[in-house]
Amino acid sequence: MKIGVVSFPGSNCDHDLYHVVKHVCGADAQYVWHKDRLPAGLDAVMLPGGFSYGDYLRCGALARFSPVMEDVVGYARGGGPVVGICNGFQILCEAGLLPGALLRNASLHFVCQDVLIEVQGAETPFTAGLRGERLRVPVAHGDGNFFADDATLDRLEGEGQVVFRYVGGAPNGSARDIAGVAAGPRMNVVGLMPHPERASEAILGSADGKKLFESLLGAAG
Ligand SMILES: NC(=O)CC[C@H](N)C(=O)O
Repeated sequence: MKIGVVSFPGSNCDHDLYHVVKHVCGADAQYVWHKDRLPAGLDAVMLPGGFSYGDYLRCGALARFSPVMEDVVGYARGGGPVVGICNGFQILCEAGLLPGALLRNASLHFVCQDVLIEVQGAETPFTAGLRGERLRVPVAHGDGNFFADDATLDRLEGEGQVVFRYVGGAPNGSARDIAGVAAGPRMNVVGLMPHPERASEAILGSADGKKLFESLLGAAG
């Protein structure tokens, strides 16, 4: 199994993701620089968290034009598993691979805390067999307030595209407490604001996030 972890200028969770995929889960991880093409034969692509391009203009709005994104869009449209975490989620929304947008947090403050999320919606490569599971994972963002108009939200719920919801209220004002969504021909594109890669080892306080990577690696393998 070969997992590509894309690094943009300003990514700061690419090493954490690489570590979890390679050293915690034992899969083959490789970095992909945002100016390069996606290597052939990847089983999944991950866009990490961080502050790509310093969050200038809007989070993810510039990274979406990075050269590698042309390949990421093609890979996703072809059914390849793509996961975006936090800034990666923002980039996937900006690229049009996921619906909705991430607005400034309702509090106008950066939030950094553990949250509980529940896996819902359709099965995705990242959540196979996990529906109903509650996971304790941290959030750390300034722009995680998921927004879409009511008709779109109804459609997302109806199609099973809401795959993660905050339990006990969203820390950022997200519509309908949505923490993550999926899209694509096989629900193969998944984005979420919380950071499962920061909660994949017991020494970090929670290993719940590892379940998502294990799901992905099982599906990818
Ligand atoms: N941890 C992250 O990826 C942060 C994403 C983005 N820079 C924000 O503050 O919303």
